[in-house]
Amino acid sequence: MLRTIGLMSGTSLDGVDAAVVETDGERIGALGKRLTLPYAPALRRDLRLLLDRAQTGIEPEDPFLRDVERRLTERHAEAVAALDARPELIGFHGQTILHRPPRGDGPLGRTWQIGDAMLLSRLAGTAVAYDFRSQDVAMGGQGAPLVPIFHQAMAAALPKPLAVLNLGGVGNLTFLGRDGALVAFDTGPANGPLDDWARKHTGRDHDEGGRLALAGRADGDVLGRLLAHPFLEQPPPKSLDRLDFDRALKEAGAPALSPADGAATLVAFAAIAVAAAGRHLPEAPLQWLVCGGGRRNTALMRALASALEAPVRAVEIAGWDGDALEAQAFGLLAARVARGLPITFPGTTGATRPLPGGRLLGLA
Ligand SMILES: Nc1ncnc2c1ncn2[C@@H]1O[C@H](COP(=O)(O)OP(=O)(O)OP(=O)(O)O)[C@@H](O)[C@H]1O
Ligand SMILES: CC(=O)N[C@H]1[C@@H]2OC[C@@H](O2)[C@@H](O)[C@@H]1O[C@H](C)C(=O)O
Repeated sequence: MLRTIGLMSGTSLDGVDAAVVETDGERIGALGKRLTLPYAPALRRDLRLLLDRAQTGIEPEDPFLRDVERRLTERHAEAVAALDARPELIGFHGQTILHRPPRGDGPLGRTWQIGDAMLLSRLAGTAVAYDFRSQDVAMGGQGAPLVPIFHQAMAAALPKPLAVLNLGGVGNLTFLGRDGALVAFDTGPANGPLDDWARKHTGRDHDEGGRLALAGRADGDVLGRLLAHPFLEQPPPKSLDRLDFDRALKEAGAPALSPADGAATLVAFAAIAVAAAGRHLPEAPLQWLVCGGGRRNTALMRALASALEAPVRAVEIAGWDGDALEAQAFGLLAARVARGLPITFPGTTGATRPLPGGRLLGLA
C-alpha cells in the first residue's frame, strides 16, 4: 500500500480539498486526515475570471494564467503541509478551467486543468501524479467523471444497485449494479449556477442551507424551457463544463426572476436533471447516497427526495465523509497511475477500453 494524499479543487472554486489515503489503487487500506483550505477571495475571483477567459481562448503562457496557477499550486502545497502526513505520492487534480469533451462525430475534445506539478513536487518533496483527464479525451473519451472507480471501492460491502450522487458545481452520478456494472456521467448543473445567483443577489458565495430557494417557488415556464435542454435526454457517456448551462439559463429567462424564485427554479432544475439521469440507468437504484457540498442545501435535498423514487440520503449514513470523497478519490487514482492501472472505463467516460492515464513526476 502507498501512503497518498489526494488533492481536488472542484468546479465551485471554493478551495482545495485534501485527504490522506492508504491504498494500492484497488483497495482502500485506511482513510486518514482530511481538510479543506478555502481560497482567498482574490484567488477565487481570479479563477472565475480565468474560467470566463478560457471560454473564448487563452494561451497556456499567458502571464495572468501562470500567476493564478502558481498561487493555486502554492495553496495546494499548504494543504499538503497542513496534513503533516509524510505521503509517498500526491494525486494532484488541479483546477479545471475548460472542459470540452468530444461530441458525437465532432472534433476532438479538450480538457484543461491548471496546476504546476513540478512546483508542487518541489514544495512538498513528494512524487506527484497529475493530468488525469487529457489522455482519455485524446482517445475520444469524456475525460470525466473519474471518481466512480473510488466509489466502487468504497461501496464494496453496500447493497446494490446503488447510486452515488456528487453535488458539486456540476452534478455527477455513479451507478453500481448488482452484477458489478459501473455506469457514471454528469447529471447537469448542481451548485454552480446557484452560487452565481446567490453571489449576484445576496453577495454571499452560496445560498446557505438553501434558505433563499426555500423562500421561493420554481417558475414553471422557465423550468419548462430548461427541461427541454438536449443534455438531459442525451444518453451517457456525457460530461459538462462548469459554464455549459449559462447560456441556456439566460435564454430560458432565469435572470428576470426574483432572487428567491430564481434560486428555487435552479434547485428544481438541478433535481429534475438528476431524475432524468436516473432514467439512463440500467436498473433503479435501491437508494441514492449524496456527497458534495450540495447535500447541505436543504432545498436541493428536498427537491431530490420528491423527484426520485428511492430514498435519498447523505453519504454519512454509510460512514463516508461527504466532503472528502473527491480528494480521497485522487489519492486512489494516483496509486493507479503509479501502477499503470486503468483510470477510465467504457461505462464512465466512454473510453473504448479500460484506459490507464495520468502522468507521474518523481521527486523534482
Ligand atoms: N452550508 C451549505 N449550504 C448550501 N450550500 C452549500 C453549503 N456548503 C456547501 N454548499 C454548496 O456546495 C458547493 C461546494 O461543493 P463541493 O465542494 O462539493 O464542490 P466542488 O468539489 O468544488 O465541485 P465539483 O464536485 O463540481 O468539482 C458550494 O459552492 C455551495 O454551493
Ligand atoms: C472536467 C471536470 O473537472 N469535471 C468535474 C466536474 O465536477 C463534478 C463533475 O464535473 C465531474 O465530472 C468532475 O469531477 C469529478 C471529481 C470526477 O471527475 O469524478
